[in-house]
Amino acid sequence: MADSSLSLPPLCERISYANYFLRAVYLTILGLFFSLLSHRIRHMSEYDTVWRVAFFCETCFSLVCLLITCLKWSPADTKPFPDRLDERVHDLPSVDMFVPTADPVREPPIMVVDTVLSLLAVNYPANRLACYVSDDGCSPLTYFSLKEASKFAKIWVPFCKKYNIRVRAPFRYFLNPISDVTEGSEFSKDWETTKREYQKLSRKVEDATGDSHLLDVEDDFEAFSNTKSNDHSTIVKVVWENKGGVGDEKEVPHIVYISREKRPNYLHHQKCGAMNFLARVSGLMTNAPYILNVDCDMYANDADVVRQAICIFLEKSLNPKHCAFVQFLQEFYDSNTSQIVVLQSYLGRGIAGIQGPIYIGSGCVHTRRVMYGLSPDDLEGDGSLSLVATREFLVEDSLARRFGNSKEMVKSVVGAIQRNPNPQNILTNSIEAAQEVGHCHYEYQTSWGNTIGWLYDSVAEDLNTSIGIHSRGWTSSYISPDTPAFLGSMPQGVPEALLQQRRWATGWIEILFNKQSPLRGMFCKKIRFRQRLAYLCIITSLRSIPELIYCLLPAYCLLHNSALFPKGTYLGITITLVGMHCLYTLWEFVNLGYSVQSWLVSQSVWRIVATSSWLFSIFDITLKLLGISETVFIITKKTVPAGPSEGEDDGPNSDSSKFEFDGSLHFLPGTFIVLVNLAALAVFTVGLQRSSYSHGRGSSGMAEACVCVLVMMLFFPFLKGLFEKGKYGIPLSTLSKAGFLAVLFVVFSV
Ligand SMILES: O=c1ccn([C@@H]2O[C@H](COP(=O)(O)OP(=O)(O)O[C@H]3O[C@H](CO)[C@@H](O)[C@H](O)[C@H]3O)[C@@H](O)[C@H]2O)c(=O)[nH]1
Ligand SMILES: [Mn+2]
Repeated sequence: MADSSLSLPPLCERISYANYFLRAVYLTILGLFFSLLSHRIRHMSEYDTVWRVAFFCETCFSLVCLLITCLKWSPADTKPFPDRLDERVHDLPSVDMFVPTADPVREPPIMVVDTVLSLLAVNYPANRLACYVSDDGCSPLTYFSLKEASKFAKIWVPFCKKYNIRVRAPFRYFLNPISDVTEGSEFSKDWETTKREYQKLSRKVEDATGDSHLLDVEDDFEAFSNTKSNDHSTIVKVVWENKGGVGDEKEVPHIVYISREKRPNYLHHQKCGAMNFLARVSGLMTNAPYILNVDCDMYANDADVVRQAICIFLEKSLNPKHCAFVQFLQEFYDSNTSQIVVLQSYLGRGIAGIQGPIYIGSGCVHTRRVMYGLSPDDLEGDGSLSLVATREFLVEDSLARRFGNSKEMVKSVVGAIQRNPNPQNILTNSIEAAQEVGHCHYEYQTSWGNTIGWLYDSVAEDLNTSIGIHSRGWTSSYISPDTPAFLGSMPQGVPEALLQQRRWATGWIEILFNKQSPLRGMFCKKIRFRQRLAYLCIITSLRSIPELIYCLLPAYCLLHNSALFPKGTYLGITITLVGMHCLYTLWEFVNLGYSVQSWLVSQSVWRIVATSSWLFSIFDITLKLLGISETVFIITKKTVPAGPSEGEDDGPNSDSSKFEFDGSLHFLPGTFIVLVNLAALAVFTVGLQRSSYSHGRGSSGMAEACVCVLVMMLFFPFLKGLFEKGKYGIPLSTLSKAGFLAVLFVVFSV
């Protein structure tokens, strides 16, 4: 398939970002931590409990710092050269593209359609692509939208390819007017027509929303009658089949709509179950060796995404046998998520420099064979199956046991593992087999979700699956191009964002307790030591406890009149430590082109997330461990992006930057922290602290008061929320609960 001449320039290059100055900074920060902790130990007996509690918290922080330093030590990523692909490879491998969606209300179908259109239009031979949409909502509206989108695709895809359009998600592309184009030119006419057609599509989808007649109009919708999202049979519909054809028709890849069977009282494993069903149906139909997985709220922002990933898989000098998946950096188009991009850029690249990036659920190209459970040891140097593995893998009985009792499925697995995919000539021929593999009980007693496919037992199926792959000794590659490859949507509004963070953190801690746990089999699995640390990094969400304590300690010290910080040189060391940490994190932001303001906001965001979402995730896990409740995947609510008719507003809406509250418990810790610190500062200012304290060295002072002010600044949105009204103000119920707790705290402290 690939041209074997190694004299040609490589298809990709690994780039190392190791930096000695930064390493010196990390070591200095660690050194400062160490000296502060050793001072605390040496003087433990001279001070009261506060000193010990502070020591506990600072030990936790220094461990997190040590962990992160280990991970950031040797950052790297991979730069692909898609322009070189055509001269090196004459027959590009097929790629199946998966888009899961789950709820037509929380995930508006027009958003799903835009994601699908951006994928259909990527720069790749259309007969090598297939797009599969899994609908866990079993919604006729989603199916209808997809059918309409497939018609528009015949205009959109050729238009993008003809004019080499960069952004191929229509809602995004049509946000901006065309510039530098002569009126009446062919391009401007095509542009107008295409835009009009897209507007028509949006309107049709909008009009169909809530239209119950959809089901009566066409027989095609019969499968959706009398269904509920949690109670229905499997539905498999080939929306569009690329049969070669002529003209524009041959430019549009296959589009398949699927919705697995759901019954109440059956475990469906949320997104993870949907991904495994997608793997099976696509295996039966096109069986491509590579799988691109994109969430429905994310679109391909660069037409070359698939080619970029394929460059890495096909570069021989990189030992393709080892690259299990290629993960792209994720960015977001609708909210200020600089803190997440910064985290991925530094920590993500750091981990990429060890054994490879962690799979983060979207914007990732997987190898089908790896998803089917292969290990690097099962392969020869040229990627073919070793003799031992052939004997182990390709016995029909054992295949049926692991992959389920469908003969067609077993055949497709054999093909995929032997790199002989044998795709169906006519997709509709596989519909029956596809329905069979969608039954609720199909996975019963098989290895799906256990050692094969996307792995169950955590709402963070991405991380869980990723550990499974790296544990078998695979590496992965990270691409973080200058033009974002994928752009996604983040929940609008603070309550939704906190809920999402809580689900993530719950999923991460869940992993600690399942059989994939990075803690288990510390020395027997093939995962590298520092990669294991990378996965352990997920427990940093447990630092919510020391963070919460540390936000309250200075206030306690002011009220109780005891010292939190050492005096003299060691106070200097503490201030230098905080200062260096701030300067370093500020540099991270500025270096990526973000403002000082966004750095300030991020400091606040992380503290708020830690003391609410992460804290509550510990409750969720405790309840799960006690068998009281199960963790659930609450789908984040997505807002429809502004369409072309709604104006040219490019950025997030003006109010979205304002901090909103609702009545949920997520806002209780923040309100409590602010009230307690306010009370402590008030007591300190009027000099009402407890005065009978006997230790001469132990009284509080300006240092503790300054930290109280710092905490208030970090929780500034809550301080503001005390005085605001409506959704921007803290609800009375939260305020009264927090007030009650704050009074108890003050009484207990003085
Ligand atoms: O039962 C379900 C639930 C969700 N989804 C899909 O999963 C995707 C992610 O859901 P979303 O609500 O957008 O969650 P996010 O927090 O944005 O998702 C992040 O976090 C998840 C793990 O918690 C990962 O699976 C995602 O890939 C990652 O982008 C969406 O396409 C959903 O349609 C399903 O298909 N079935
Ligand atoms: Mn999402």
